[in-house]
Amino acid sequence: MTTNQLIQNIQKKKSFLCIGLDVDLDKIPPHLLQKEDPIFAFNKAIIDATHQLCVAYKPNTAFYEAYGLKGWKALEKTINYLNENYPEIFTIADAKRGDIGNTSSMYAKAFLEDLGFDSVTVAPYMGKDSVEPFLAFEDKHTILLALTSNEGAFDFQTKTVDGKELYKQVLETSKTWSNSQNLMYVVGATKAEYLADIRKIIPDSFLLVPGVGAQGGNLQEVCKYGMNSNVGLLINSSRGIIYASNKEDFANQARYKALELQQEMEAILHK
Ligand SMILES: O=C(O)c1cc(=O)[nH]c(=O)n1[C@@H]1O[C@H](COP(=O)(O)O)[C@@H](O)[C@H]1O
Repeated sequence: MTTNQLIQNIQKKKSFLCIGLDVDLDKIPPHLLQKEDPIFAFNKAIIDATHQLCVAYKPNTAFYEAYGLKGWKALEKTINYLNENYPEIFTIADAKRGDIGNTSSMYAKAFLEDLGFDSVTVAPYMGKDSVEPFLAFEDKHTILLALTSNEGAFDFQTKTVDGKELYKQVLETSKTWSNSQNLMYVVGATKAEYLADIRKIIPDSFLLVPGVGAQGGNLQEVCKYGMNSNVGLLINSSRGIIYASNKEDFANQARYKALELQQEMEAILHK
């Protein structure tokens, strides 16, 4: 998907919501455990109930890899279901990969070609040759970790190296890489106060912003400092939406939670 298609969909749906499909079999409604593929049954119900309210879905691959072959098959069924039924939705494989060049090429192939996701999250730590293989895919996007939502972000990302915080060096240096127009960046919603500085370095790039909901990030603050003229934000919530209920009504309850966020987004867009 091109960035323009994503922007058009945001305008049409009046939403820049991304729903995280982080499926934990201990948290899903017990009645689904009788199904042949409980993970896919859960995802399908959540997607069918919420797709009009969001522009992206983000399965975090850890929640599928944890269940071995069954989990990977459920991930494949989920992305195929999205691509076949809701092709306007932007899909993110949250896999946080990155390795030496030839290995990164294989990771890129796995998520962007074989599974057919629109984007994949990548760690910048191994540098240019570990990220460029992901950037080589046309109309696909590499979402680079810049400033993450967790406490550990302060261990390295905000440390000053050569007079500049490491996350700012990631932003600046990555702009010089081949096909850098295919880059988006992760900035945690819990770090909203950093967004004004971040926008000075990357005014036009899309940001994936997780941490609203269960991690306590504030949507209004994120938009105040992080929004650009194309919106430029994908705000993710996973547990705050998909585990709204673990009863028969789970998909409807997830829809209400997504609707709350979408309505808040629509009000912000109309300001
Ligand atoms: O790359 C991510 O999506 C990510 C980066 C980050 O800094 N913080 C963060 O929480 N995430 C992911 O975003 C999701 C957040 O989930 P909830 O806290 O349940 O909304 C999880 O899949 C995390 O792995």
